[in-house]
Amino acid sequence: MNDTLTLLLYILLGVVVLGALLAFFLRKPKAPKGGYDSTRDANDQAEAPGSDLDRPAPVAGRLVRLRERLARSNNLLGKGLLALLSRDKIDQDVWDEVEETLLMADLGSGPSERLVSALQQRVRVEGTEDPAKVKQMLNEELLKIVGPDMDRSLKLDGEGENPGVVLVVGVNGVGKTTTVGKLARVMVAEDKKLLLGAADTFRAAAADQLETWGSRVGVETVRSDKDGADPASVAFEAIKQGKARGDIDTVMIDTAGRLQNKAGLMDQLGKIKRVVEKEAPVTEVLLVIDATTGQNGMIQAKVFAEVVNITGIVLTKLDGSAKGGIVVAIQEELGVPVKLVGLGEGPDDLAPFDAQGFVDALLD
Ligand SMILES: Nc1nc2c(ncn2[C@@H]2O[C@H](COP(=O)(O)OP(=O)(O)OP(=O)(O)O)[C@@H](O)[C@H]2O)c(=O)[nH]1
Repeated sequence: MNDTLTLLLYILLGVVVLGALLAFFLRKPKAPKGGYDSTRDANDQAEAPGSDLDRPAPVAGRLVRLRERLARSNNLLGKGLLALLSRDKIDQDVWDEVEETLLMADLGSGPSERLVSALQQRVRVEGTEDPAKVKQMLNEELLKIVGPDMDRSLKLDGEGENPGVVLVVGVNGVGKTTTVGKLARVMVAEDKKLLLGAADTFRAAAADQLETWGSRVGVETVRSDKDGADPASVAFEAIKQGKARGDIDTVMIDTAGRLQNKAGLMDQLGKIKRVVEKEAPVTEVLLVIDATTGQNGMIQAKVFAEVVNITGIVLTKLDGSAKGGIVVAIQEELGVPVKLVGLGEGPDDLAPFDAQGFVDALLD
């Protein structure tokens, strides 16, 4: 009887000790003194990036700004022509002056002659010299030679797994790096995912400049750590990374088109294109030309066109030029459309070109 009681006491003691142990190990963790600082764990990510990025201005309607920029300049194609055609009598002397003005505005001799003879004929046939009507005729005839039907769309997308590849070429100082930066903003405004490649390795600061443009809108730049690295290898690396990411629509490459001589340029750009195309086809080659350089710009354009297959022209600094005729002359000479125009130094001063918008900006 005594033995049974002792056994029961031991069992009871065992249950109590086991219960106490369980209670100790299963207790809730205590909050630190003063509570938690925030609901975020220490290893949680900080605010998602993006809050301090620039929001590029909408792209549609940017060409309208050309009108206000030109209003400040001595716009030959617009103000100059309209003044001549508003004279009381439009005789042969006036037509000669019109043609001279067109030539001075860099329109080129072929287009200038065509425009004058088309206008002359209409004024004769329609039998009117009323300035408002002549202005309307000028608008229509100028539009025809600027080319309202040219395909000015940018080929930014690749096929299948490949991103689109845009090469931006042109001599130094024309506004090439700035254009790549502005165009990156245009693409971001249109919800494209892109990557930049800093293949302008001649000027040490060019890669920094490009990286700054990109980082303002959350776009990464592939660059080399070494000054003077092989531009083709930087371009290749950018395309490779763009492909590997899987979500990149377009890789845009800024090149250094030093125009010491044609053979050197051909070597450099030819190599970039060859090497890049081992990874993905180039979808767009944009030649950047400074509108204020006139004939010099034309000569550069021809050299580049002989070296690479240009698919579009970007005409920069149109805001500072009284000679918008270069748009027509370059298209005529190269058979390639002007796709974008630079309208100033502001980050969103790059506009898709359209013929009617351009003519309206000139003549209003
Ligand atoms: N007014 C005006 N200035 C422009 C325009 N586009 C570029 N610029 C200016 O032109 C200058 C040269 O631009 P960059 O982009 O450095 O020229 P770049 O051709 O890239 O020169 P590298 O990088 O040496 O090849 C800068 O001061 C730009 O702000 C434009 O459309 N209008």
